[in-house]
Amino acid sequence: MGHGTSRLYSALAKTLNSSTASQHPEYLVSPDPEHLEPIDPKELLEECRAVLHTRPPRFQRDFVDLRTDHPSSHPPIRVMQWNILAQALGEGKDNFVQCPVEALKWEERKCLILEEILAYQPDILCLQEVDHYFDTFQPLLSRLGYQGTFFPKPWSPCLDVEHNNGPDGCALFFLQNRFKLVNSANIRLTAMTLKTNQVAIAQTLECKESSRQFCIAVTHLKARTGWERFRSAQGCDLLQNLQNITQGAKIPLIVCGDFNAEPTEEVYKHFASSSLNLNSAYKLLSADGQSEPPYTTWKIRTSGECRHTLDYIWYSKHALSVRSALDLLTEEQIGPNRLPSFNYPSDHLSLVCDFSFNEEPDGLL
Ligand SMILES: NC(=O)C1=CN([C@@H]2O[C@H](COP(=O)(O)OP(=O)(O)OC[C@H]3O[C@@H](n4cnc5c(N)ncnc54)[C@H](OP(=O)(O)O)[C@@H]3O)[C@@H](O)[C@H]2O)C=CC1
Ligand SMILES: [Mg+2]
Repeated sequence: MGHGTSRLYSALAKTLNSSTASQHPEYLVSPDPEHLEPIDPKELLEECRAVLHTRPPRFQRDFVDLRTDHPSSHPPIRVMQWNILAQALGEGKDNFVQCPVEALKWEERKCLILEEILAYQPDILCLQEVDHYFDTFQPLLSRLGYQGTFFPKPWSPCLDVEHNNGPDGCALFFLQNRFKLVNSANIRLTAMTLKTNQVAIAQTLECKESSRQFCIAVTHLKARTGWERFRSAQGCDLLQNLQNITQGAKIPLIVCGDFNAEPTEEVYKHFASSSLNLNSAYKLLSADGQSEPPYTTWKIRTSGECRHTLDYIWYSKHALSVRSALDLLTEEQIGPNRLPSFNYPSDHLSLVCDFSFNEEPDGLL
């Protein structure tokens, strides 16, 4: 083991230990300056693979080329949307009855999550159900060159779970060598003027290569059946906030989220018909470009099998093009016990797209 790898191992081991540590609210503790030393992504990946050596290999997923007529002289912007499954919810509340408890062990599941991020190396990472921000993702991802923001839910259900690691929330990371932060807003969503337990982060970034600005937002809407109108109201509030932040759709926009809503729901229709002129990127994987994938989450609870399309990457369809999108796992890869599993760390699949600015915006955004 080389010098670099030993240093890395100790960095990873530190985050492993911190999660198992003590009564202290570790999630409130800022990382020490040692964590700021850069990490080579390849070396961290090797460390993760060493921790995961008894697990089955990662599933192969390919990028589907969606190249349009729009030429681009700048490197694409790779965006990852992922509900990573809060550790406290996975172990304490979600009731994944077919998932062995050993598959949920944080020390290993953390490495599966990192492996997925390192495999695709997104420029921007939009996460939900993050309950290990301060002790894991912020220190490690900052050393990989990301700048992170975390906005916890005001009353996270994680806090009801014994030995929790703090509240879960949304997190947004971007690569500092590619973007400059222009503006950042933490939004507590309202529904019918009432404050709710759901949040969003919206940031305006400027691309260092092209000097073009765009807005990136991440959210996680209220879960469960019976809450469709509530989700719809939260979606309207988010759209209103994004109207303001994008100066009335002048700034191109990407919105990532676990909307907890199928495409048939009202909140989906609000986003699809908004004056922000948004399209859902993963529709482009379908033959006609009009259909969402058959699932983005697939699990078995005590109530039975839950296979749904709930996660989306919306984008300004006139200002941006989707150059490629990562295909989903097949039913065969997911396997009979569904997700999460020894192979895959969350009940939601990651969505990854490469975007480019259209060279000649037609003024409609
Ligand atoms: N202490 C207090 O005063 C308060 C406490 N709370 C706590 O928060 C909880 C509700 O918070 P809220 O933000 O509205 O949560 P949500 O209803 O939005 O769901 C919370 C999480 O539960 C997961 N989930 C969805 N469906 C199920 C299911 N059938 N079984 C198990 N888990 C599921 C969701 O995951 P996914 O998105 O992946 O589907 C989500 O991450 C309350 O039950 C309470 O525990 C809330 C308010 C006040
Ligand atoms: Mg969940």
